Amino acid sequence: MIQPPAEQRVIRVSGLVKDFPNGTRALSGVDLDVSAGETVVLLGANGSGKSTLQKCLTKLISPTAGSVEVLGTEVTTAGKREITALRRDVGVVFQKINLVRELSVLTNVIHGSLGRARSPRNWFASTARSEQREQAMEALERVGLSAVAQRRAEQLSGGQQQRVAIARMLMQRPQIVLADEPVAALDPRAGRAVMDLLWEVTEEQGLTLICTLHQLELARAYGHRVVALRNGQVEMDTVMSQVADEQLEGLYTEEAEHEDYAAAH
Ligand SMILES: Nc1ncnc2c1ncn2[C@@H]1O[C@H](COP(=O)(O)OP(=O)(O)OP(=O)(O)O)[C@@H](O)[C@H]1O
Repeated sequence: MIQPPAEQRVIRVSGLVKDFPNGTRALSGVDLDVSAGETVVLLGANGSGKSTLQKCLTKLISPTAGSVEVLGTEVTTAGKREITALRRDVGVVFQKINLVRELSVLTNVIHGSLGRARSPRNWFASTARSEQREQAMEALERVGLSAVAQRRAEQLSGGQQQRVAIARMLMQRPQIVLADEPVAALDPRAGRAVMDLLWEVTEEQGLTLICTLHQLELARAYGHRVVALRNGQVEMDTVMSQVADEQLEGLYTEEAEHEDYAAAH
């Protein structure tokens, strides 16, 4: 397990357990420390607990046991206000691209800064509006889409929409980015373009990235560190350069096959 020095740590997960009401144990004692600026690729078969782990980081899901500390906030015990403040610092990019389809690309990006506005209700009338517009245009330029700023979001391709979602996330000025299968719905070329962008912007801005991926070649290309889950437990936590292809593929074998594989290696 990789353990970054305490002063650089932005995420500390210890002994995390999540039991859903139907009896499913999704996480079974997960420990994970992540330091500022790290790029972590989260791997594991369907149902291994990746989404549940990501959701516990901002209390979208409350764990059953264990502790989660993110950017100095003790998430498990934090109240509503602290969690709202924390969520401003944590940007999210999902597989399902959730732009407001009938609004312009620019307005969608501007929405990214709403969480930072002093009074979101009066936000559209505020003088900050032109400044936000300028920042949103800069974010759109950064993702290569300033030319389509006035188009309705629904007129863009899936890959372009995901790039708009990244621009919107940047408007939030997060410190940590959680991406849950951000390219699962895209063709290989668009998927690579989106990953290139996500990788570049997080690196440029020194953000911490935790990204769930199912495509192993992308995981190799973009992950510095690989954390793999199996049945709600951490099975691998190491630097990507030290992992052989067979080890990555082994993460997706069935349990019985896995035991044979582990015994042979
Ligand atoms: N709300 C829920 N209620 C009951 N069980 C759930 C719930 N959400 C997830 N689970 C179960 O918890 C386990 C972990 O699910 P999770 O979505 O975290 O896995 P995952 O690794 O992200 O999978 P995938 O790669 O398919 O997205 C699975 O067995 C799943 O069926």
